[in-house]
Amino acid sequence: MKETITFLGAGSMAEAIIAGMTAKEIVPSRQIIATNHSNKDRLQELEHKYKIQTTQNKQAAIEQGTIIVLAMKPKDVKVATAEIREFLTEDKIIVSLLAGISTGYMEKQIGTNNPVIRVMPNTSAMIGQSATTIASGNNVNEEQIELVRTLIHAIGTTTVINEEEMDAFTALAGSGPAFYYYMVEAMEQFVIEKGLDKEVAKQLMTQTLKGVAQMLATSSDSPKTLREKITSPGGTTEAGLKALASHDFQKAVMNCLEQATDKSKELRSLFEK
Ligand SMILES: NC(=O)C1=CN([C@@H]2O[C@H](COP(=O)(O)OP(=O)(O)OC[C@H]3O[C@@H](n4cnc5c(N)ncnc54)[C@H](O)[C@@H]3O)[C@@H](O)[C@H]2O)C=CC1
Ligand SMILES: O=C(O)[C@@H]1CCC=N1
Repeated sequence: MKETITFLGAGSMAEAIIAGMTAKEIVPSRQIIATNHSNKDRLQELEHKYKIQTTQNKQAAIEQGTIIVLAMKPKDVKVATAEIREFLTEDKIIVSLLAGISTGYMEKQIGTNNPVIRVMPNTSAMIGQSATTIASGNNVNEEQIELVRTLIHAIGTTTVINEEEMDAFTALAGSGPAFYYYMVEAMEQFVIEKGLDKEVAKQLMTQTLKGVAQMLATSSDSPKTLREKITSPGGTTEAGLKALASHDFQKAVMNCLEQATDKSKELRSLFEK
């Protein structure tokens, strides 16, 4: 691919994508440029690790990029859009990773006709396993969305969605990994309490999760049926599930997703009145 990809922001998400893209060699690593707010050491770390280019000169980074990835926090969106505006030639595609912030707001802030595409990955991009959703703004044509899709495909699966669905999918898939990790953290507490071998337990928990993911992806059974097939009447699973139910586990999970979805909306409402 001939594109040059500029990352404005060099935090965890930018790194996860850079790691995935360089591993798949979707573009030569020298065609990836990263810059950030002010942390030079961080840029050097990424340059060293992934053999990409880094610079503290934002103008140069934007001018060289054909795809400009906004990878700063949503709270920095105003400053960031103001900074890039004057260096945007019409050939550049803007890709925004920012949770909550709409393409409409971006388009208005930037004030040009550049295509704006929202991309919501997750940190499993690092190993090419992100579940990424994509939604396009008003000035995007098929070719541009396909280009971004091809690029993002290097970090996992890509699904084009309507932008109205982005808040909920951000909760499910963008934040999603954190919710699974949180459950595993609780299991780790159990492992410590029981004095079990941590390495053995880690291998078992990881393989169990992998198996669950594969079953969900390939089985024609619903999650409920899959659960029921494990649950012998009067057995161990039933005892465990009863404990989860007594703590309103399903309600807690639904509330977790609801709160994450609402936060995505709230992040937007802070800027978009
Ligand atoms: N961490 C995650 O799992 C995911 C994050 N996102 C989105 O990705 C974005 C970045 O998140 P993280 O990487 O976690 O944040 P982070 O805090 O790790 O990194 C933010 C980066 O932006 C830089 N920055 C701030 N202002 C800037 C500016 N004006 N110009 C250039 N760089 C600037 C900072 O120096 C830092 O390198 C957020 O908008 C978040 O909503 C989306 C999906 C998943
Ligand atoms: O927590 C956040 O706001 C970002 C967006 C999705 C995952 N991390």
